[in-house]
Amino acid sequence: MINSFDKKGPGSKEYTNWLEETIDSINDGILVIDSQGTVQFVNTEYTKITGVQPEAILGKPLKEVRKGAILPEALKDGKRRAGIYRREGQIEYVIDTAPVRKHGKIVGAVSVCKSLNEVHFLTKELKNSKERLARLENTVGHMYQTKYTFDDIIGKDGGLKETVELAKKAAHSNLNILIQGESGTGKELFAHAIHSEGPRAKFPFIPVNCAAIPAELLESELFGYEEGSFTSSKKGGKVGLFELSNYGTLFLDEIGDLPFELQAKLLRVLQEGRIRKVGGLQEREIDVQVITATNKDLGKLVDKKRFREDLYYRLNGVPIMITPLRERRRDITSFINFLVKQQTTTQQQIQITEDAFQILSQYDWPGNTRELYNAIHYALSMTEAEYIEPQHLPEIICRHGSISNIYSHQSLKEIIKNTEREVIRQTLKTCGETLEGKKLAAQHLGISLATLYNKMDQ
Ligand SMILES: Nc1ncnc2c1ncn2[C@@H]1O[C@H](COP(=O)(O)OP(=O)(O)OP(=O)(O)O)[C@@H](O)[C@H]1O
Repeated sequence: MINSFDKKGPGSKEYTNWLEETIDSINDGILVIDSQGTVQFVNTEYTKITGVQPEAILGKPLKEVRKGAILPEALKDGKRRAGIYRREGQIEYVIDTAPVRKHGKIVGAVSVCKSLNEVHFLTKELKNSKERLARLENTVGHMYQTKYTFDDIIGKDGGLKETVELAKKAAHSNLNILIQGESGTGKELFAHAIHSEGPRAKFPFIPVNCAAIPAELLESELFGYEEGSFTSSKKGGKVGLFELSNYGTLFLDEIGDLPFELQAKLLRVLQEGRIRKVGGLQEREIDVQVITATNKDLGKLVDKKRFREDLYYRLNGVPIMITPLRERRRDITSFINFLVKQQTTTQQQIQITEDAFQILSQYDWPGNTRELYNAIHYALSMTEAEYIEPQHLPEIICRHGSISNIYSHQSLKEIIKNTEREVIRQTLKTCGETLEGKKLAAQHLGISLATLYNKMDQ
Protein backbone atom coordinates (compact mmCIF):
# COMPACT_ATOMS: atom_id res chain seq x y z
CA MET A 1 0.00 0.00 0.00
CA ILE A 2 1.38 3.42 -0.89
CA ASN A 3 0.29 6.26 1.38
CA SER A 4 1.58 9.31 3.20
CA PHE A 5 2.14 7.27 6.38
CA ASP A 6 4.95 5.26 4.84
CA LYS A 7 7.56 7.28 6.64
CA LYS A 8 5.95 6.77 10.05
CA GLY A 9 4.75 3.31 8.98
CA PRO A 10 2.24 0.88 10.45
CA GLY A 11 1.98 1.19 14.19
CA SER A 12 2.15 4.99 14.15
CA LYS A 13 -0.85 6.87 15.55
CA GLU A 14 -1.56 8.55 12.20
CA TYR A 15 -1.52 5.20 10.46
CA THR A 16 -3.95 3.67 13.01
CA ASN A 17 -6.30 6.68 12.70
CA TRP A 18 -6.25 6.45 8.95
CA LEU A 19 -6.97 2.71 9.08
CA GLU A 20 -9.88 3.24 11.51
CA GLU A 21 -11.38 5.93 9.29
CA THR A 22 -11.07 3.67 6.30
CA ILE A 23 -12.83 0.80 8.07
CA ASP A 24 -15.44 3.22 9.36
CA SER A 25 -16.36 4.30 5.88
CA ILE A 26 -17.05 0.72 4.72
CA ASN A 27 -20.68 0.01 3.90
CA ASP A 28 -20.76 -3.21 5.96
CA GLY A 29 -20.81 -3.52 9.76
CA ILE A 30 -17.44 -4.63 11.24
CA LEU A 31 -16.67 -5.93 14.72
CA VAL A 32 -13.21 -7.07 15.88
CA ILE A 33 -12.35 -9.05 19.02
CA ASP A 34 -8.91 -9.88 20.39
CA SER A 35 -7.62 -13.35 21.31
CA GLN A 36 -9.47 -13.10 24.66
CA GLY A 37 -12.81 -12.45 23.01
CA THR A 38 -12.88 -8.80 24.12
CA VAL A 39 -14.41 -6.31 21.68
CA GLN A 40 -11.67 -4.02 20.35
CA PHE A 41 -13.36 -2.28 17.45
CA VAL A 42 -16.77 -1.61 15.90
CA ASN A 43 -17.46 0.68 12.95
CA THR A 44 -20.36 3.10 12.49
CA GLU A 45 -22.21 0.78 10.10
CA TYR A 46 -22.16 -1.98 12.77
CA THR A 47 -24.06 0.34 15.14
CA LYS A 48 -26.43 1.35 12.32
CA ILE A 49 -27.28 -2.25 11.51
CA THR A 50 -27.46 -3.77 15.02
CA GLY A 51 -28.46 -0.69 17.00
CA VAL A 52 -25.66 -1.51 19.53
CA GLN A 53 -23.75 1.61 20.67
CA PRO A 54 -19.87 1.35 20.84
CA GLU A 55 -19.74 2.31 24.58
CA ALA A 56 -22.06 -0.61 25.40
CA ILE A 57 -19.72 -3.12 23.87
CA LEU A 58 -16.12 -1.85 23.50
CA GLY A 59 -13.63 -3.38 25.97
CA LYS A 60 -16.16 -6.00 27.10
CA PRO A 61 -16.19 -9.75 26.46
CA LEU A 62 -18.39 -10.24 23.40
CA LYS A 63 -20.06 -13.36 24.83
CA GLU A 64 -21.36 -11.32 27.79
CA VAL A 65 -22.63 -8.32 25.90
CA ARG A 66 -24.00 -10.20 22.89
CA LYS A 67 -25.60 -13.44 24.01
CA GLY A 68 -25.33 -16.15 21.38
CA ALA A 69 -22.49 -14.40 19.55
CA ILE A 70 -20.80 -16.88 17.23
CA LEU A 71 -17.59 -14.93 16.59
CA PRO A 72 -15.65 -16.29 19.64
CA GLU A 73 -15.99 -19.75 18.07
CA ALA A 74 -13.47 -18.60 15.42
CA LEU A 75 -10.89 -18.14 18.20
CA LYS A 76 -11.33 -21.77 19.21
CA ASP A 77 -11.64 -23.63 15.91
CA GLY A 78 -10.02 -21.11 13.53
CA LYS A 79 -12.86 -21.63 11.01
CA ARG A 80 -14.48 -19.12 8.73
CA ARG A 81 -18.29 -19.00 8.71
CA ALA A 82 -20.55 -17.28 6.17
CA GLY A 83 -24.19 -16.21 5.85
CA ILE A 84 -25.30 -16.55 9.48
CA TYR A 85 -28.78 -15.02 9.74
CA ARG A 86 -29.58 -12.56 12.59
CA ARG A 87 -32.58 -10.42 13.42
CA GLU A 88 -32.57 -7.33 15.67
CA GLY A 89 -36.17 -6.03 15.95
CA GLN A 90 -37.16 -4.96 12.43
CA ILE A 91 -33.61 -5.27 11.17
CA GLU A 92 -32.42 -8.46 9.53
CA TYR A 93 -28.80 -9.07 8.66
CA VAL A 94 -26.28 -11.78 7.82
CA ILE A 95 -22.82 -12.24 9.32
CA ASP A 96 -19.57 -13.66 7.97
CA THR A 97 -16.88 -14.44 10.55
CA ALA A 98 -13.16 -15.18 10.23
CA PRO A 99 -10.17 -15.61 12.57
CA VAL A 100 -7.32 -13.03 12.42
CA ARG A 101 -3.92 -14.71 12.28
CA LYS A 102 -0.45 -13.31 12.86
CA HIS A 103 2.49 -15.57 12.00
CA GLY A 104 -0.03 -18.46 11.90
CA LYS A 105 -1.29 -17.80 15.43
CA ILE A 106 -4.91 -16.69 16.09
CA VAL A 107 -4.74 -13.21 17.58
CA GLY A 108 -8.38 -12.27 17.22
CA ALA A 109 -11.46 -12.56 15.03
CA VAL A 110 -13.49 -10.28 12.79
CA SER A 111 -17.16 -10.35 11.82
CA VAL A 112 -18.68 -8.52 8.87
CA CYS A 113 -22.44 -7.97 8.84
CA LYS A 114 -24.66 -6.96 5.94
CA SER A 115 -28.16 -5.58 6.35
CA LEU A 116 -30.80 -7.60 4.57
CA ASN A 117 -33.13 -4.59 4.40
CA GLU A 118 -31.27 -3.34 1.39
CA VAL A 119 -31.33 -6.82 -0.12
CA HIS A 120 -35.09 -6.99 0.55
CA PHE A 121 -35.49 -3.56 -0.98
CA LEU A 122 -33.52 -4.56 -4.07
CA THR A 123 -35.42 -7.86 -4.34
CA LYS A 124 -38.69 -5.93 -4.22
CA GLU A 125 -37.40 -3.48 -6.81
CA LEU A 126 -36.35 -6.39 -9.01
CA LYS A 127 -39.76 -8.01 -8.63
CA ASN A 128 -41.49 -4.72 -9.54
CA SER A 129 -39.22 -4.28 -12.52
CA LYS A 130 -39.89 -7.84 -13.68
CA GLU A 131 -43.63 -7.29 -13.37
CA ARG A 132 -43.37 -4.00 -15.24
CA LEU A 133 -41.35 -5.72 -17.95
CA ALA A 134 -43.90 -8.54 -18.25
CA ARG A 135 -46.71 -5.98 -18.54
CA LEU A 136 -44.76 -4.05 -21.16
CA GLU A 137 -43.99 -7.21 -23.12
CA ASN A 138 -47.65 -8.06 -23.01
CA THR A 139 -48.71 -4.62 -24.24
CA VAL A 140 -46.05 -4.48 -26.89
CA GLY A 141 -46.90 -8.03 -27.93
CA HIS A 142 -50.52 -6.99 -28.40
CA MET A 143 -49.50 -3.83 -30.18
CA TYR A 144 -47.66 -5.88 -32.73
CA GLN A 145 -50.36 -8.45 -33.27
CA THR A 146 -53.02 -8.43 -35.91
CA LYS A 147 -56.63 -8.00 -34.94
CA TYR A 148 -58.30 -9.67 -37.92
CA THR A 149 -58.12 -12.77 -40.06
CA PHE A 150 -59.80 -13.65 -43.36
CA ASP A 151 -62.72 -15.06 -41.33
CA ASP A 152 -63.56 -11.50 -40.31
CA ILE A 153 -64.02 -10.35 -43.89
CA ILE A 154 -67.72 -10.20 -44.75
CA GLY A 155 -69.14 -10.36 -48.26
CA LYS A 156 -68.33 -11.82 -51.65
CA ASP A 157 -70.21 -9.67 -54.12
CA GLY A 158 -68.59 -7.58 -56.85
CA GLY A 159 -65.46 -9.74 -57.00
CA LEU A 160 -64.69 -9.58 -53.27
CA LYS A 161 -64.57 -13.38 -53.10
CA GLU A 162 -61.85 -13.46 -55.77
CA THR A 163 -60.01 -10.61 -54.03
CA VAL A 164 -59.91 -12.64 -50.83
CA GLU A 165 -58.55 -15.66 -52.75
CA LEU A 166 -55.82 -13.52 -54.29
CA ALA A 167 -54.92 -11.99 -50.92
CA LYS A 168 -54.60 -15.47 -49.38
CA LYS A 169 -52.12 -16.47 -52.08
CA ALA A 170 -50.22 -13.21 -51.63
CA ALA A 171 -49.94 -13.95 -47.90
CA HIS A 172 -47.88 -17.05 -48.70
CA SER A 173 -45.63 -15.23 -51.15
CA ASN A 174 -42.77 -12.98 -50.20
CA LEU A 175 -43.90 -10.27 -52.60
CA ASN A 176 -44.76 -6.73 -51.67
CA ILE A 177 -48.49 -6.12 -51.73
CA LEU A 178 -50.28 -2.94 -52.76
CA ILE A 179 -53.91 -2.66 -51.62
CA GLN A 180 -55.98 -0.01 -53.34
CA GLY A 181 -59.55 0.99 -52.68
CA GLU A 182 -61.69 3.88 -51.51
CA SER A 183 -61.68 4.96 -47.89
CA GLY A 184 -63.48 2.49 -45.60
CA THR A 185 -63.44 -0.45 -48.02
CA GLY A 186 -61.39 -2.61 -45.65
CA LYS A 187 -57.78 -2.12 -46.81
CA GLU A 188 -56.38 -2.25 -43.29
CA LEU A 189 -58.59 -5.24 -42.53
CA PHE A 190 -57.07 -7.04 -45.53
CA ALA A 191 -53.53 -6.16 -44.40
CA HIS A 192 -54.19 -7.69 -40.96
CA ALA A 193 -55.74 -10.79 -42.55
CA ILE A 194 -52.79 -11.27 -44.93
CA HIS A 195 -50.28 -11.08 -42.08
CA SER A 196 -52.18 -13.53 -39.88
CA GLU A 197 -52.61 -15.99 -42.76
CA GLY A 198 -48.96 -16.20 -43.79
CA PRO A 199 -45.73 -17.63 -42.31
CA ARG A 200 -44.87 -14.26 -40.71
CA ALA A 201 -47.89 -14.40 -38.40
CA LYS A 202 -45.82 -15.07 -35.27
CA PHE A 203 -43.64 -12.04 -35.92
CA PRO A 204 -44.65 -8.38 -35.56
CA PHE A 205 -47.23 -6.62 -37.69
CA ILE A 206 -46.43 -2.93 -37.62
CA PRO A 207 -48.90 -0.46 -39.08
CA VAL A 208 -47.64 3.01 -40.00
CA ASN A 209 -49.85 5.78 -41.29
CA CYS A 210 -47.57 7.74 -43.63
CA ALA A 211 -49.99 10.67 -43.69
CA ALA A 212 -50.19 10.96 -39.91
CA ILE A 213 -46.45 11.31 -39.17
CA PRO A 214 -44.84 14.68 -39.97
CA ALA A 215 -42.59 14.37 -43.02
CA GLU A 216 -39.47 15.45 -41.09
CA LEU A 217 -39.98 12.65 -38.53
CA LEU A 218 -41.01 9.88 -40.88
CA GLU A 219 -37.50 8.95 -41.99
CA SER A 220 -36.20 8.45 -38.44
CA GLU A 221 -39.42 6.64 -37.47
CA LEU A 222 -39.00 4.20 -40.34
CA PHE A 223 -35.26 3.67 -40.25
CA GLY A 224 -34.33 4.73 -36.68
CA TYR A 225 -31.47 7.04 -35.74
CA GLU A 226 -28.12 6.92 -33.98
CA GLU A 227 -27.52 8.80 -30.72
CA GLY A 228 -26.66 12.46 -31.30
CA SER A 229 -27.79 12.51 -34.91
CA PHE A 230 -29.90 15.60 -34.17
CA THR A 231 -30.45 17.93 -31.21
CA SER A 232 -33.54 16.28 -29.73
CA SER A 233 -32.32 12.72 -30.39
CA LYS A 234 -32.71 10.27 -27.53
CA LYS A 235 -29.78 8.80 -25.63
CA GLY A 236 -28.88 5.47 -27.18
CA GLY A 237 -30.65 6.36 -30.43
CA LYS A 238 -33.83 4.76 -31.66
CA VAL A 239 -34.81 1.54 -33.40
CA GLY A 240 -36.81 2.16 -36.56
CA LEU A 241 -40.13 0.56 -37.49
CA PHE A 242 -38.48 -1.41 -40.30
CA GLU A 243 -36.16 -3.05 -37.80
CA LEU A 244 -38.99 -3.61 -35.33
CA SER A 245 -40.97 -5.49 -37.93
CA ASN A 246 -38.06 -7.75 -38.88
CA TYR A 247 -39.32 -11.18 -40.04
CA GLY A 248 -42.84 -9.78 -39.87
CA THR A 249 -44.89 -7.28 -41.86
CA LEU A 250 -44.63 -3.53 -42.19
CA PHE A 251 -47.95 -2.03 -43.24
CA LEU A 252 -47.48 1.39 -44.81
CA ASP A 253 -50.94 2.93 -44.96
CA GLU A 254 -51.63 6.05 -47.07
CA ILE A 255 -48.47 5.36 -49.09
CA GLY A 256 -49.57 7.98 -51.63
CA ASP A 257 -48.67 10.58 -48.98
CA LEU A 258 -45.06 9.43 -48.62
CA PRO A 259 -42.84 12.51 -49.17
CA PHE A 260 -41.02 12.38 -52.50
CA GLU A 261 -37.52 12.50 -50.90
CA LEU A 262 -38.34 9.48 -48.77
CA GLN A 263 -39.62 7.52 -51.74
CA ALA A 264 -36.04 7.09 -53.03
CA LYS A 265 -34.85 5.89 -49.61
CA LEU A 266 -37.70 3.40 -49.34
CA LEU A 267 -36.92 2.11 -52.82
CA ARG A 268 -33.30 1.57 -51.84
CA VAL A 269 -34.27 -0.40 -48.74
CA LEU A 270 -36.69 -2.57 -50.72
CA GLN A 271 -34.10 -3.24 -53.42
CA GLU A 272 -31.21 -4.03 -51.11
CA GLY A 273 -33.00 -5.52 -48.12
CA ARG A 274 -30.80 -3.43 -45.82
CA ILE A 275 -31.42 -0.38 -43.68
CA ARG A 276 -29.15 2.31 -42.32
CA LYS A 277 -30.17 4.45 -39.35
CA VAL A 278 -30.25 8.23 -39.70
CA GLY A 279 -26.75 9.46 -38.73
CA GLY A 280 -25.38 5.92 -38.85
CA LEU A 281 -22.75 4.27 -41.00
CA GLN A 282 -23.52 0.61 -40.53
CA GLU A 283 -26.13 -1.21 -42.57
CA ARG A 284 -28.33 -3.96 -41.22
CA GLU A 285 -30.02 -6.70 -43.16
CA ILE A 286 -33.77 -6.91 -42.75
CA ASP A 287 -36.38 -9.41 -43.83
CA VAL A 288 -39.75 -7.69 -43.95
CA GLN A 289 -42.82 -8.14 -46.12
CA VAL A 290 -44.13 -4.73 -47.04
CA ILE A 291 -47.86 -4.19 -47.51
CA THR A 292 -48.88 -0.75 -48.67
CA ALA A 293 -52.34 0.76 -49.03
CA THR A 294 -53.80 3.88 -50.52
CA ASN A 295 -57.15 5.35 -51.42
CA LYS A 296 -55.48 7.52 -54.03
CA ASP A 297 -54.97 6.44 -57.61
CA LEU A 298 -51.24 5.73 -57.40
CA GLY A 299 -50.98 5.30 -61.17
CA LYS A 300 -52.26 8.87 -61.62
CA LEU A 301 -49.77 10.15 -59.01
CA VAL A 302 -47.04 8.49 -61.07
CA ASP A 303 -48.32 10.23 -64.22
CA LYS A 304 -48.25 13.55 -62.38
CA LYS A 305 -44.67 12.78 -61.24
CA ARG A 306 -45.71 12.93 -57.60
CA PHE A 307 -44.93 9.28 -56.99
CA ARG A 308 -41.80 7.54 -58.25
CA GLU A 309 -42.58 5.07 -61.00
CA ASP A 310 -39.80 2.66 -59.95
CA LEU A 311 -41.13 2.59 -56.39
CA TYR A 312 -44.67 2.06 -57.64
CA TYR A 313 -43.59 -1.10 -59.50
CA ARG A 314 -41.57 -2.30 -56.52
CA LEU A 315 -44.55 -1.97 -54.17
CA ASN A 316 -47.01 -3.40 -56.65
CA GLY A 317 -45.76 -7.01 -56.39
CA VAL A 318 -49.32 -8.20 -55.88
CA PRO A 319 -51.94 -5.55 -56.67
CA ILE A 320 -55.15 -5.95 -54.67
CA MET A 321 -58.13 -3.76 -55.61
CA ILE A 322 -61.10 -3.63 -53.24
CA THR A 323 -64.39 -2.78 -54.92
CA PRO A 324 -66.43 0.03 -53.34
CA LEU A 325 -69.58 -0.99 -51.48
CA ARG A 326 -71.95 0.59 -54.03
CA GLU A 327 -70.64 -1.93 -56.57
CA ARG A 328 -71.34 -4.90 -54.33
CA ARG A 329 -74.72 -4.02 -52.95
CA ARG A 330 -75.65 -7.64 -52.22
CA ASP A 331 -73.09 -7.56 -49.40
CA ILE A 332 -75.10 -4.86 -47.63
CA THR A 333 -77.58 -7.52 -46.35
CA SER A 334 -74.69 -9.59 -44.94
CA PHE A 335 -73.24 -6.55 -43.16
CA ILE A 336 -76.62 -5.57 -41.70
CA ASN A 337 -77.31 -9.10 -40.47
CA PHE A 338 -73.85 -9.35 -38.95
CA LEU A 339 -74.07 -6.00 -37.16
CA VAL A 340 -77.63 -6.45 -35.93
CA LYS A 341 -76.75 -9.88 -34.55
CA GLN A 342 -73.56 -8.54 -32.97
CA GLN A 343 -75.31 -5.62 -31.28
CA THR A 344 -78.46 -7.27 -29.98
CA THR A 345 -79.07 -9.87 -27.35
CA THR A 346 -80.96 -13.11 -28.03
CA GLN A 347 -84.11 -11.76 -26.34
CA GLN A 348 -84.00 -8.64 -28.43
CA GLN A 349 -84.71 -9.62 -32.02
CA ILE A 350 -84.24 -6.40 -34.00
CA GLN A 351 -85.20 -6.45 -37.65
CA ILE A 352 -84.92 -3.94 -40.40
CA THR A 353 -88.09 -2.89 -42.20
CA GLU A 354 -88.33 -3.18 -45.96
CA ASP A 355 -88.45 0.64 -46.28
CA ALA A 356 -85.30 1.15 -44.26
CA PHE A 357 -83.57 -1.61 -46.18
CA GLN A 358 -84.51 0.01 -49.49
CA ILE A 359 -82.91 3.27 -48.38
CA LEU A 360 -79.74 1.50 -47.28
CA SER A 361 -79.41 -0.50 -50.46
CA GLN A 362 -79.96 2.50 -52.71
CA TYR A 363 -77.55 4.82 -50.95
CA ASP A 364 -74.13 5.27 -52.57
CA TRP A 365 -71.97 4.80 -49.46
CA PRO A 366 -69.11 7.22 -50.18
CA GLY A 367 -67.60 6.16 -46.81
CA ASN A 368 -68.09 2.49 -47.76
CA THR A 369 -68.26 -0.17 -45.02
CA ARG A 370 -67.13 2.24 -42.33
CA GLU A 371 -70.11 4.48 -43.11
CA LEU A 372 -72.51 1.54 -43.24
CA TYR A 373 -71.24 0.34 -39.83
CA ASN A 374 -71.80 3.79 -38.37
CA ALA A 375 -75.30 4.03 -39.87
CA ILE A 376 -76.39 0.69 -38.42
CA HIS A 377 -74.92 1.44 -35.00
CA TYR A 378 -76.72 4.78 -35.07
CA ALA A 379 -80.04 3.17 -36.07
CA LEU A 380 -79.71 0.51 -33.37
CA SER A 381 -79.30 3.15 -30.72
CA MET A 382 -82.17 5.26 -32.09
CA THR A 383 -84.79 2.54 -32.19
CA GLU A 384 -86.60 1.53 -29.03
CA ALA A 385 -88.76 -1.01 -30.81
CA GLU A 386 -87.79 -4.30 -32.36
CA TYR A 387 -87.37 -2.95 -35.86
CA ILE A 388 -85.26 -0.32 -37.61
CA GLU A 389 -87.36 2.06 -39.69
CA PRO A 390 -86.37 4.88 -42.05
CA GLN A 391 -86.64 7.51 -39.31
CA HIS A 392 -84.00 5.68 -37.27
CA LEU A 393 -81.37 6.06 -39.97
CA PRO A 394 -78.91 8.99 -40.05
CA GLU A 395 -80.54 12.01 -41.63
CA ILE A 396 -78.03 12.30 -44.45
CA ILE A 397 -78.86 8.77 -45.62
CA CYS A 398 -82.65 9.28 -45.28
CA ARG A 399 -82.48 12.56 -47.15
CA HIS A 400 -80.64 10.83 -49.93
CA GLY A 401 -83.37 8.23 -50.51
CA SER A 402 -86.17 10.16 -52.24
CA ILE A 403 -89.83 9.39 -51.45
CA SER A 404 -90.31 7.58 -54.73
CA ASN A 405 -87.22 5.46 -54.04
CA ILE A 406 -88.26 4.59 -50.50
CA TYR A 407 -91.80 3.64 -51.40
CA SER A 408 -91.22 2.40 -54.91
CA HIS A 409 -92.14 -1.17 -54.05
CA GLN A 410 -95.37 -0.29 -52.16
CA SER A 411 -98.87 0.47 -53.34
CA LEU A 412 -100.53 3.71 -52.21
CA LYS A 413 -102.83 1.69 -49.93
CA GLU A 414 -99.82 0.07 -48.23
CA ILE A 415 -98.03 3.39 -47.85
CA ILE A 416 -101.11 4.92 -46.15
CA LYS A 417 -101.60 1.91 -43.91
CA ASN A 418 -97.94 1.79 -42.85
CA THR A 419 -97.79 5.51 -42.24
CA GLU A 420 -100.99 5.36 -40.16
CA ARG A 421 -99.61 2.48 -38.11
CA GLU A 422 -96.38 4.36 -37.47
CA VAL A 423 -98.23 7.57 -36.43
CA ILE A 424 -100.41 5.59 -33.99
CA ARG A 425 -97.38 3.84 -32.57
CA GLN A 426 -95.52 7.11 -32.02
CA THR A 427 -98.59 8.78 -30.42
CA LEU A 428 -99.11 5.87 -28.03
CA LYS A 429 -95.46 6.01 -27.15
CA THR A 430 -95.91 9.64 -26.12
CA CYS A 431 -99.30 9.28 -24.36
CA GLY A 432 -98.78 5.84 -22.80
CA GLU A 433 -100.43 2.44 -23.27
CA THR A 434 -102.92 2.77 -20.35
CA LEU A 435 -106.65 3.38 -20.98
CA GLU A 436 -106.14 7.06 -20.13
CA GLY A 437 -103.17 7.20 -22.52
CA LYS A 438 -105.20 5.63 -25.31
CA LYS A 439 -108.08 8.08 -24.74
CA LEU A 440 -105.59 10.95 -24.93
CA ALA A 441 -103.97 9.51 -28.08
CA ALA A 442 -107.41 9.17 -29.77
CA GLN A 443 -108.13 12.78 -28.85
CA HIS A 444 -104.80 13.94 -30.31
CA LEU A 445 -105.42 12.04 -33.50
CA GLY A 446 -109.02 13.30 -33.79
CA ILE A 447 -110.56 9.80 -33.82
CA SER A 448 -112.78 7.90 -31.41
CA LEU A 449 -111.34 5.40 -28.94
CA ALA A 450 -113.17 2.59 -30.79
CA THR A 451 -111.53 3.62 -34.10
CA LEU A 452 -108.13 3.71 -32.39
CA TYR A 453 -108.64 0.14 -31.10
CA ASN A 454 -109.79 -0.87 -34.53
CA LYS A 455 -106.71 0.54 -36.24
CA MET A 456 -104.40 -0.93 -33.60
CA ASP A 457 -105.82 -4.39 -34.41
CA GLN A 458 -105.20 -4.09 -38.14
N1 LIG B 1 -65.40 -6.77 -45.90
C1 LIG B 1 -65.46 -6.37 -44.65
N2 LIG B 1 -65.89 -7.20 -43.67
C2 LIG B 1 -65.97 -6.81 -42.40
N3 LIG B 1 -65.65 -5.59 -41.97
C3 LIG B 1 -65.21 -4.71 -42.87
C4 LIG B 1 -65.08 -5.05 -44.25
N4 LIG B 1 -64.61 -3.97 -44.93
C5 LIG B 1 -64.43 -3.01 -44.01
N5 LIG B 1 -64.78 -3.44 -42.79
C6 LIG B 1 -64.77 -2.67 -41.54
O1 LIG B 1 -64.95 -1.31 -41.91
C7 LIG B 1 -64.11 -0.45 -41.15
C8 LIG B 1 -63.15 0.30 -42.06
O2 LIG B 1 -62.21 -0.63 -42.61
P1 LIG B 1 -60.67 -0.28 -42.84
O3 LIG B 1 -60.17 0.63 -41.78
O4 LIG B 1 -59.95 -1.56 -43.04
O5 LIG B 1 -60.80 0.53 -44.17
P2 LIG B 1 -59.66 1.27 -45.02
O6 LIG B 1 -59.95 0.95 -46.44
O7 LIG B 1 -58.32 0.91 -44.49
O8 LIG B 1 -60.02 2.77 -44.71
P3 LIG B 1 -59.07 4.10 -44.87
O9 LIG B 1 -58.65 4.21 -46.30
O10 LIG B 1 -60.00 5.21 -44.48
O11 LIG B 1 -57.94 3.91 -43.92
C9 LIG B 1 -63.42 -1.34 -40.15
O12 LIG B 1 -64.16 -1.37 -38.95
C10 LIG B 1 -63.43 -2.69 -40.81
O13 LIG B 1 -63.34 -3.72 -39.88
